[in-house]
Amino acid sequence: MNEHTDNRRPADPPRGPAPLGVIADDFTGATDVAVALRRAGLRTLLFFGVPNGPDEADDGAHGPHPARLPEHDALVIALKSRMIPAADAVASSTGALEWLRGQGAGQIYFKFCSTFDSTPRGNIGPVLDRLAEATGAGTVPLTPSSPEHLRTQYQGCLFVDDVLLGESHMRDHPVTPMTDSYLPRVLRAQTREQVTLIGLATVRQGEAAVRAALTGAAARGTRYVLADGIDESDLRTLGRAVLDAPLVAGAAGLAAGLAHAHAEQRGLTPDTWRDETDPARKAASEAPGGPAAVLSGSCSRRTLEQLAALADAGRPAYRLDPVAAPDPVVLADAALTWYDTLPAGGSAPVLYSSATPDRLREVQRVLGVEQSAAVLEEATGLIAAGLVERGVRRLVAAGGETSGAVVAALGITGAHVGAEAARGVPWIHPLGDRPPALLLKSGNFGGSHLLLDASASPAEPADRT
Ligand SMILES: Nc1ncnc2c1ncn2[C@@H]1O[C@H](COP(=O)(O)OP(=O)(O)O)[C@@H](O)[C@H]1O
Ligand SMILES: O=C(O)[C@@H](O)C(=O)COP(=O)(O)O
Repeated sequence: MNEHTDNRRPADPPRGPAPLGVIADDFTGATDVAVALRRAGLRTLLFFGVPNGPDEADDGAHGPHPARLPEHDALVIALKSRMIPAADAVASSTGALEWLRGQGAGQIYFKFCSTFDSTPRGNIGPVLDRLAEATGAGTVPLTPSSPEHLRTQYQGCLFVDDVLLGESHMRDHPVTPMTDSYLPRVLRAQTREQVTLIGLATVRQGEAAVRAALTGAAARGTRYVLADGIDESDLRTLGRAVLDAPLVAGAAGLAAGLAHAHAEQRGLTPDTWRDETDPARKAASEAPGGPAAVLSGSCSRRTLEQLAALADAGRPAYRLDPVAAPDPVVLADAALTWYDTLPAGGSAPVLYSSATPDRLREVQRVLGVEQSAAVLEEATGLIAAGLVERGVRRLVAAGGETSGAVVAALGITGAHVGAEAARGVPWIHPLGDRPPALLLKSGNFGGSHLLLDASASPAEPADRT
């Protein structure tokens, strides 16, 4: 049974408006979108993986019963579907959709990365095709624009900070290198459906103009409409315009715009849901403590800067080398043996496989892209479990796939969304018997001292982000 369950079953359960159901294609993305929804005032429940069976939140005897979950306005399911074969991503997304519908979800939001991480084989296109068919969505509005993370879309081109996607560090991503910045072309390579744009000029004309553009696209049989957006007000306009769409997709930016529209409609503000007895409120306000460790498999430029800050601070560091030992168990055993040599009560160590583009290419040349990622992710999961057995209470994981491996290895199925260590990077308080607090850090997020500060002991200076 999932512990988001509220066993105090009311005789005549009150039912609010249908909750928003979110399917996120990776775990860091799920925490990013969950905290964006909560910031807008939606009571948000987060699940890792599709809860078991038709309704894991039930006692199994009475069939699915939405009233068994604590009151909520949004349900987020984190999948690890970004980099797996497209058919598997479609299957797991379909499972998530079915579960969300079983919980009464109305609108569905598919959360993908703000850097549109995908390959010509998918997985954004194939997953959207399936979700559109299953939800009966004629036209699907979408955008990766997420101005709070400095991702903007203009004339269909995606910018990361101040450069085009294809010229950003995303060119060197280990599994989903992004070399084309023009998103209609990127998406067209992944679907047979028609793709069109809503330009910034239309968005700036307001909600009615966006609705008219969507209606026009539907009349022409165009399935996907990529919307430009370069600041929060564009995303708010888009959010209001797509409030009634069965299926919407994008990063945390459009999710936040949509969440504000839902909150307005429901009369919610960020404070209305917070009552003293709500465990989510407690989680949202408390920074976790206890022995910490950092696990990093992200090779993103920002993560490499954050690791350099740990090195500069003299943190103990252990590098996982999959070429020297391409066996996850051997790699994990050696790492844990190293950990056991550290002085008790010392500063938090970092165990990492993160590598510069040159080093990464060398590993991938020897082991292959998929094999190297699989070995490292399994090893990282084993290390996470070993660290928790050794008393680690705060685990900071850098990288979306890496975070997925850590959460899966710890058997975590759901969590309260806690305080944000950086924008879009909340602490996660898993459900269960004394689990560690987790910070699942997206490769590209946070200031250069985020890993250092999040894993600092109370005696160490913090707040340098
Ligand atoms: N040294 C390495 N060689 C090959 N692959 C690596 C190496 N280090 C990490 N990886 C893999 O690269 C991928 C990084 O993805 P992820 O964890 O999602 O980070 P990000 O959030 O930066 O995209 C993971 O699959 C990870 O296992
Ligand atoms: O939208 C985003 O950028 C993030 O929410 C996200 O999905 C991050 O993925 P990783 O960079 O793979 O951690």
